[in-house]
Amino acid sequence: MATSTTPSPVLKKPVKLACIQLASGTDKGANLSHAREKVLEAAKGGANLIVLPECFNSPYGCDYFPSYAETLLPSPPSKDQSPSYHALSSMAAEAKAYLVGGSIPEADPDPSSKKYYNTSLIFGPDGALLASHRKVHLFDIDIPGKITFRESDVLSPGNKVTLVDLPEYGRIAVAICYDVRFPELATIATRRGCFALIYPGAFNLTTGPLHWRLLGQARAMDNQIYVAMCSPARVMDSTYHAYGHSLIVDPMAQVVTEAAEAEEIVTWELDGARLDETRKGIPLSTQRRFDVYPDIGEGKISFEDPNVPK
Ligand SMILES: O=C(O)CCC(=O)C(=O)O
Repeated sequence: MATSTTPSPVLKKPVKLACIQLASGTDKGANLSHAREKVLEAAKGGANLIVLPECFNSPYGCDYFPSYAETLLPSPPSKDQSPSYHALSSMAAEAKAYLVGGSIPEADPDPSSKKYYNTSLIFGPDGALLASHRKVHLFDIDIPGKITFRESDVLSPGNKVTLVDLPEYGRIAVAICYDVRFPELATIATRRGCFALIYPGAFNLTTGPLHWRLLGQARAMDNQIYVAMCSPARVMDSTYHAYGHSLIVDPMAQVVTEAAEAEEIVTWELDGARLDETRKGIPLSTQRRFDVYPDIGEGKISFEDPNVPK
């Protein structure tokens, strides 16, 4: 792999990324302690940017969202309102690493609204909250005989593109699972200077084998960017069987590391030189024809959601 000699315009220095394919159960406290062990293990292995999976502190499913939900607003919430917020903040500080805290079910601060969100919290190496992302595209699909899922029966969507600045490295984008199917988010994030798109996700045994890897590679290829997709481990005695296969894709759209189904940490060093050489070799950014089609990276794009913590 190429190593940076001069700083890349989008990634100032190499960053070691780790996706933790975590096995979670029904005990939230146990899930949080287990996540902490694994985050510290990843940091001990040199990771500076660590990612947990979607719904890592609970089982995944519409029946579980309300009972596991925590209130994150006003931010910072108290420990009673959100033990997960505080656990994630401490993990990031202990690990001295950036932490994309997978996602957790979030309860709207107004209990009478009965609104819930699927929310990712992103912390810096000092434990401070940097950003949060509420899943924008809810997972509503119906493939007869295979899988029917309607997150929108219980969840409300977020309303923004989430970009996070990591001062020593550069900018990343965070979105959740089904969000990866929408290339617009990825393209907008790339045009705003991100070096990586990070997706905590929990695909299933129908769409996982069909689309998981392909989507990671597609988003990387279209945008000439690093992509990380972090799944829960597959736990067969749970009600939702996650696909697993957490992976990291490089800007040339090669899958550089991929887990199997069991619990595992996959890591890769992201390097600015790889981004730059890909973009120099296939110079898409200077070859676009906005005289033929519109630029979706411009125009009315929402980067702030007034209802979101931070
Ligand atoms: O898009 C898919 O096939 C799966 C998405 C999903 O599992 C999710 O959004 O949680």
